[in-house]
Order: sequence, then C-alpha cells, then structure tokens
Amino acid sequence: HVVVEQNEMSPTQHDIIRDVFIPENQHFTPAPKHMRPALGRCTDGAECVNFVSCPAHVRMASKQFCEILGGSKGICCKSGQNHTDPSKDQSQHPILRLDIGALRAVCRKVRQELMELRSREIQLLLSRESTILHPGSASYSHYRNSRRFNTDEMAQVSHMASRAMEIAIATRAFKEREGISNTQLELGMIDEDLSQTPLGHNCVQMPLCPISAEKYRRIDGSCNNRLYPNWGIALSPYSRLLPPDYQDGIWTPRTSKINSEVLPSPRLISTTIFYEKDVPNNDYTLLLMQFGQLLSHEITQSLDFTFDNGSAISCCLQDGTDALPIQHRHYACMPIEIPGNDQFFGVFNQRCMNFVRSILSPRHDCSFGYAQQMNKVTHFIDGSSIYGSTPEQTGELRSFDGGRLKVFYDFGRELLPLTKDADACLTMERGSACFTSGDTRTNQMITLVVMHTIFLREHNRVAGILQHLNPHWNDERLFWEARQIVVAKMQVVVYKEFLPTLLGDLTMEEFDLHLAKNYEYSFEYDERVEPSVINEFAAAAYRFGHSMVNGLLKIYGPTKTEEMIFIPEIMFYPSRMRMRTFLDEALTTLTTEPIQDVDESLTEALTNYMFRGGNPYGVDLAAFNIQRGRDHGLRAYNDYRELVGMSRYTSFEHFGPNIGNKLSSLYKTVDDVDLWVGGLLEEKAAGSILGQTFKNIIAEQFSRLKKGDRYFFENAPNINPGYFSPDQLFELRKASMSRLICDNSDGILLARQASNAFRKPGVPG
Ligand code: HEM
Repeated sequence: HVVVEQNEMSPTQHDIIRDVFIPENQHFTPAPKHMRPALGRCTDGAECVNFVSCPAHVRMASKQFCEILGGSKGICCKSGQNHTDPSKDQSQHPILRLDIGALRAVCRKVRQELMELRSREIQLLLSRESTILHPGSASYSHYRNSRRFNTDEMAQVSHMASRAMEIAIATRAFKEREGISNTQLELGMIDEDLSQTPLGHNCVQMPLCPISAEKYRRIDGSCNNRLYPNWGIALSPYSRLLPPDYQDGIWTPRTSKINSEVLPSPRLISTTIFYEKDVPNNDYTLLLMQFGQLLSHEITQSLDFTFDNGSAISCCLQDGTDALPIQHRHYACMPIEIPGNDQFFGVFNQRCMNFVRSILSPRHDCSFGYAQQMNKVTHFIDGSSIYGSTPEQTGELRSFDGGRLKVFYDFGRELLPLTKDADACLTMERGSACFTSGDTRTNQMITLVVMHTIFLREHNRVAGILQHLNPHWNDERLFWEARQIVVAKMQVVVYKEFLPTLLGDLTMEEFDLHLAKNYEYSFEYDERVEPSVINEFAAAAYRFGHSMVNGLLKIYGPTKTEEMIFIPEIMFYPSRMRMRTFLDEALTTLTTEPIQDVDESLTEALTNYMFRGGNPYGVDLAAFNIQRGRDHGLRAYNDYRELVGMSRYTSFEHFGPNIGNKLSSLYKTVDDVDLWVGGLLEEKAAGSILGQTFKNIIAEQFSRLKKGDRYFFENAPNINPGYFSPDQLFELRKASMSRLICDNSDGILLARQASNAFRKPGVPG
C-alpha cells in the first residue's frame, strides 16, 4: 500500500528526510495535453467545447457549431472554458454607472430599509405568533441541515449574509431609481466597484496570499488560484451557468411566463409527478448513493436564513394549518402550500410546509447585481467534509498527537468523536450517540455517518504509517501530509470510480475527466477556469441523487436479512453505530444492495416521512428541491435543455403522453417546468444513469473542479506546490473505495469486496 513522502520541503526538512525518500527511479512521463479535435472547424481561434462549458456571455454571441470527440455536437467558443473572459454584449446593453447623487440617494434608502428590517425582526421575535421554530418537529430537523458549526461561525456567516443583503437592497433601490431592466441585471451590466463608496464596508477583503506558494492547500480554500485567490473559498457565492430568473431581476422568485401568475405548489408537483415504487437498478450498489451524498456535502452547503440571534425561522402557524399571515412572516419565508386534498398531509390537517430561503453571499466583484447564494463549505474536493472548512473547525477536530484526528473509542473501535451540540441530533439521551466531523450534516443519515467514519479512520491509518516511517516528523507535519494523501485518494475515487459509473465513458472523454495514467503528471490546470460550485448543480442537477435513495435499509446478519430499517428512523439518530457489528453490516448493505433507478419514483421516506422523528409525518424533499430551485433563481428546465445543446420542448407532450398530461395539469406552459423536475424526467443518456441535461451540468462541474484546482493531486510540479512524485502518483492511482472499506471496516463481518464497490458484484466495469 502507498506510503508516500513529499519531495518539496524547506531546506532543513529536506536534509532530514533525504535518507527516507530518494526519488531515484523517476518515471517522469508528462501526459500530453488533451487536444480536442475540432471536427466542425472553428474559426477565429475559437475552441470546440461542450455547449455547457462555454461561459454564458460568450456562448450567447456564438452561433458556430462543431463536433467534439465521440461525435457529440459542440460549440465554437471564443474563450474555451475560460471564465475570466470579460466580453459582454455591450452594444445592446450599455454599461451603467452610478453618479454621486444617485449613490447618496441609494445609501439613504438602504439605511432606512435596513432599520425597518431590523425593527421588524425584533417585533417578530417578541410577537406571540409562532415565528420561531422549536425542536421536535420534522421542520426543525430540516433546519438542522443548515446548522452552523459553533457560535463563532454563526456570527461570521450572519455578518457576511447581512452584507450581501445590504447590496441586494441597494441594487433594488438603484434599479428603481434608474429604471434598469431585468435583462440588464441578468447580464451584469451595472459595472460599479462599490469598494470605494459608502457601501464599500460590504465588500469582502481579498485573502492575503504569500508570494511563494504554500505547499498544502488551505483549509478554507483560499489562495488556490493566484489571480483570483477567493475562488472556491468557503462562504463565497455559487457560480452560474445561466443568469438567474428572478421576477424583479434581483431576488423575488420567478413566476409563470404566462401573465406572471404564481407557479404551482411544489408539494402539488411532488404528489402529481413523483410516486413511491421499488425500481431497483441492479447494476449499481447503494454505495453510489451514499458516496454521492458524502461528495455533495464535500463541496456544497447552502444555509437557511435565521433570526439574528440564531433562532430558526417559522413561516407556518404552529399547528401547520396555514402559513403565517404576511405581517408575521420573516422576509426570508417562502412557505410551501399543501393542497387541501393532499392524501397524506391532509389526514393531519397540514396545509403549510416550512421553507426558509438560503442566505446570500457578497459578490466577488463587490458590485450591484442580482442576489447570489452562499456556499458555506469550500467548493473544492479537498476533504472539507473530513477536516472542516475553517482553521478553527480543523483545530477542534485534530487530536494534536501523531497527526491524528480525534476519535471516540467505543469498546476498542474508533468512531467519530461525539458532539456536545444538543442540536445536532434528535436526542442526546444516555446511551445514544451523536457525532461530529468536518460537516454539520453528518448525522442526517446513519449510512452517511458510516462514510465519514471510513474517511476518519483512513486519515488516522495513514498518519500512523507515516509516523512509523518518519519517526522524526512532528504532529503538524504528520497531519498535513496525511490530509494531502487522503484528499488525493478521495479525488481518485471520484474521478476513477464514481464519475465513470455515473456519467459513462464517453462523457468522461468529452469532458476530459479521466485521470492521467501510471506515472504521468497532469498539465490540465487552467487558472482561468472558475472552480466554484455551480448553482444549477447544487440546487437541482446533483440532487438527482435523491431518486437513488432506498427507503428501506436491509441489514443482513451472517446468513439472512436481520432487520429492515425504514430510513426516517435513522435520520439524525445514529446511535446504532455503537452496536459492535453495525458498521460492517451497513457496509455490506451499501456494497451489495442496489440503488433505486434515477427516475420519477421517489421513496416516501423522503417525500412524506423525512425527518419525522417521533412524529406521524415528516417533510417532503421533492417539494424542497423544487422550492429551492426557485429560491436560488434557477431558470426553467427548457433553458437548460437549450444550454446543453438540445432543442427546447414546445409542448408538454414531448415529455411523453402520461407525464405530459400530468405536467400540463400543473404548469401553465412548458416553459415553466422546474429544472429538477424536467431533468429527472428525461430519458437516460447513452452509458449514463442520468438524462442529458443533468449529465452535462454534473460533468461540467467536475471538469471545473479538476481543471480549476491548482492543488489537484496529479498536477505537475510547476503547477501544484504540493505535488507528488511520479512514484507516489502511481501508488495513489491504485486507491479505490473497496480498498478504503477493506482497510477501515471492523473486519467482523466483511471479508470480501468486489473490486469496484459502486458496481453490483458480477457486473462488469
Ligand atoms: C437519505 C439520503 C438523503 C437525504 C435524507 C437528503 C436530504 C437532503 C436535504 C434535507 C437537503 C436540503 C434540502 C433543501 O432544503 O434545499 C438536501 C440537499 C442536497 N442533497 Fe440530499 N439527501 C440525501 C441524499 C442525497 C444524495 C444521494 C445526493 C447526491 C448524490 C444528494 C445531493 C444533495 C445536494 C446537492 C443538495 C444541496 C446541498 C446544498 O447545496 O445545500 N442528497 N438533501
């Protein structure tokens, strides 16, 4: 197994370890830079790229098509995948600037509105209406997903979110004053750096990066890109494939294209389109789902607004029979209406599902513009789910002994450390367990806890081996080296096993997602590629995973099924982890049971019972996904079909007669269909378990996360300050999910593993 050393160190360190690591036999074979054959012949120096890869403002100006590798249609893109290309369609929409008079008026308006918002918040907190959500309900567990790590983090996040809110309010005031159109806002035509204005206190300071590169990637993701050191940093905005669709161009959710009517209730869409049905896909194991969720938490987390004092916001009457009257609602409320005839919630007289909008993030360029949602975690695949996204978080997770992370020893087994945060699980009673890790959603599903445990143990295992080989290394050195190796292994699993399984080989080729081979370095890094998580990915496409979830977790004993666990029973209640055999049992289930197929069947464990705890009913994840898409200003599905190079649907029938009928009973026009809904209903693309639209958005995201990450493990020495040696790369590329499981399970029940843990045993690939 790989035991590796780094070969770029300070002179003293180098002296000490020279005898330990001698890169004698360096098989240095640089991988050739991938050149796309542009069969359609792009002119003017344009590059032939996948439609989705060409930045929106550049793509809009190009009408020349080409053929990319594998025969798919691409677009001749002037900037390639370069997100720094400044060109905007200035001819049609002149750049707007702010004069000093307008600025003063805007600032006055902002001050006044902020004061009003604050006093209203105080009134709401003091009011006797049920404006605060209390523990015990399913809605409160939903809120648990956006828990802050501690009070310091809460303060920092709130501070950033209020700055962003201030800019959104200022944008609205400016828009109203100057008569700016939504299109101008969408296209980012207000070219005003606010940093030198009275609104400048809302701008976020650029991180200070040392001139000579740091060997280890930073915990908060800063200073990865030398030109844009805040790209990919924690607490920064999502990027976008297309400009948002907000009714006011700024933050008000979109309405129907027909007469601006309200869009159908997300719960009604959920019950009309999605249904409970067992449709296993026997090619893939449930681990695809569970690793998929871990990976989503690794790169994205949006947070709900809270009251200034951290209390969770309630948008419904306490008994759920209606939404709170508008005068008692927080401005971030966007409650989901439950139709009166809802077959499930109707029984409990529920007419309102709590939904609070995502907090906003200051814009990178500190300008006026539409609202941007905040990603709380680092955007990179950098182990933030294991180590946290702030140095303080990492400090709390480290044991500061032998480079290891803290563990909870439970009868000789290493589990994640227990948390003291009473809000992290349903219960903290004696005998139960509630864990902490780099991510605050860890306890949401017990099988997610299992994944976190595997990676925690892997870190400590690697640290232990490094210590054995390098007894002169101190805790600090051991920690950072082990982290670098674990992150590299995670990247190998993602690009060597997970993505090919999800996307298929052709798409891996089209998007240059394959890892380099053997001893090769990669030279694919492009500092003009913006790695940040794409809003359409986080709020819709990557949520395809909810369709893979099986509502029942079958637990096998040594010979037969021992228990069927209905998953709402193990959400935010991971105490079973303390049973000696559970980890191995859960791993057996994950690596042998099938996923549910990605389609319109969705377990009612997620649509009716999610987070129910001890209650008879829970909340609806499908409805949340739809509402979240609207909250984040995602455009309708049709726009994204076009984006990935397909023709728009002009009639509901294009979805097929049955679904088409259902959709037409809900939406006023086919141009209103939500992205998450349309994407899931698409036919599967060849070689993938996803339809074309989701497949392209997801492939583009992982292309950016590879090409836009200077510290990507296989990047060459002139790119990656923490580069590995060719021999080390050769060893690291052997990493696999199966190996991670074998090395870190309890070895009580698990004896054998298929080589690809994401494929059902016996299925080739
Ligand atoms: C039992 C399993 C799962 C449960 C209970 C669950 C639950 C949730 C919940 C409650 C949210 C927040 C919804 C909102 O308020 O907008 C969410 C978000 C999300 N989920 Fe899942 N999920 C599961 C599995 C998965 C899987 C398998 C994937 C992908 C393969 C996935 C991808 C995502 C993504 C990308 C988000 C958005 C994260 C963010 O940006 O905040 N989830 N999920």
